[in-house]
Amino acid sequence: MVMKPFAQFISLAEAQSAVQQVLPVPEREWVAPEQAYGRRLAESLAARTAHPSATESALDGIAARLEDTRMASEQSPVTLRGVGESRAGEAYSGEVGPGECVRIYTGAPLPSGADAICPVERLEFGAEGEVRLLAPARREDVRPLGDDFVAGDELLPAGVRLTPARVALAVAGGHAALPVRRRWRVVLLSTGDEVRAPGTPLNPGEVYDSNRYGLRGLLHECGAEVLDLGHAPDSVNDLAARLDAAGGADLLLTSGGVSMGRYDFMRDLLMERGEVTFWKVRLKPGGPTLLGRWNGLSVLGLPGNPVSSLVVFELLVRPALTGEELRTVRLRAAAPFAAAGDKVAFWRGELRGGEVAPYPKQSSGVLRSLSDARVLVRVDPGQQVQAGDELDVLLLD
Ligand SMILES: Nc1nc2c(c(=O)[nH]1)N[C@H]1C(S)=C(S)[C@@H](COP(=O)(O)OP(=O)(O)OC[C@H]3O[C@@H](n4cnc5c(N)ncnc54)[C@H](O)[C@@H]3O)O[C@H]1N2
Ligand code: MOO
Repeated sequence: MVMKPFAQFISLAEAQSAVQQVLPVPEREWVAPEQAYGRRLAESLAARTAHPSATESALDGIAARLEDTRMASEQSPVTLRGVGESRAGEAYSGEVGPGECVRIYTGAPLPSGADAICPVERLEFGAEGEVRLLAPARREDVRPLGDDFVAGDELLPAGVRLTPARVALAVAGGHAALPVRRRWRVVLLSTGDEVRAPGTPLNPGEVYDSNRYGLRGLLHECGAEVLDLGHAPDSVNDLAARLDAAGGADLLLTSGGVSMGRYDFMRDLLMERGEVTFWKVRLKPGGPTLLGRWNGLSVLGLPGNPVSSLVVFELLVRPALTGEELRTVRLRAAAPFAAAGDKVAFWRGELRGGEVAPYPKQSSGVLRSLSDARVLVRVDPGQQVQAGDELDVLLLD
């Protein structure tokens, strides 16, 4: 049979852009604020109202005319006449005249005539509404109308992740429904005859399906809707049937069966009966990663090695799902890092007092070092990293 041509040994940037093209910006849907946590905003959000909605007091105390209170001190208090009260939700409707004051509470509208606040800790209340000020009132304790924002101000740009503070901001700005990007629907499938469900008896050579649980969690973190297709044995026909069942999803993520082995059936299936966009990336770990299509469904074949599958997710899938760049910082190396031939390497790193050192075991089968590592250290082909050199470091959490 004649195989269609596909890209091989591509760069990390090329692989990232190919995966990104599979997941363009999704449609918009509206959700209530309590459904919006962790979602991505589909369009920028403007305030519908001002916050605060009136000029108000920042403290519990009295509102007065600053002029009248300037000379107040503990030794020589200034006495004002209390003429009423302004509560949050129930403003004082009159005017505060010279020598007068109004009891006021945090968030209550400042009555007209008053321009400053004296807190209750600096007051003494006498008979018949007399109020003695032991310190001058302060303009700084007045919160001007719209101090936070006014109607029409942009509150949030399109694409941001809705943290609790951002949801609170949107509600403060008058929104009862938020436009968010539809969740990506991602189907997950592990492959391999040796792969077993958690907790079942294990024969030598068999392995628990840890990749599925790592990948599921990563998809969850990225806000994707996960459809778990379980586990497929090493059989092209079985795999084909499962891939058929994944129609309607935005992406199918598989683990295993993409390298050079005789039983690497994911690779065979897509090459012989589907389409391959690229196979093999100049990357370590994650070299054998494959992107293809099956009846219109995009399929990203992650390598089966436990570290490789999770690292490739971080590098290719997370940015495409979230629309965010990789989170990198510059750190100094505490020890030398090796390059990986013509591949760009992402080594698991250990933080040591603000510097980063390689974990001793970097094999793609050693999951413990990935579980410990909070960072991945990027080393480009030919880069000779010595202790003290600055490095690009990818943050994992
Ligand atoms: N001759 C060559 N052999 C290999 C090459 C190569 O270039 N030439 N590449 C190596 C690299 S790099 C990787 S990565 C692996 C990728 O292999 P596959 O994607 O084909 O994965 P499998 O062979 O199916 O499994 C590899 C390894 O991972 C374990 N595994 C598989 N699935 C799971 C799972 N769901 N949970 C946990 N562990 C899993 C599996 O038991 C194997 O130990 O190929 C190298 N070989
Ligand atoms: O690239 Mo493989 O992913 O090192 O083990």
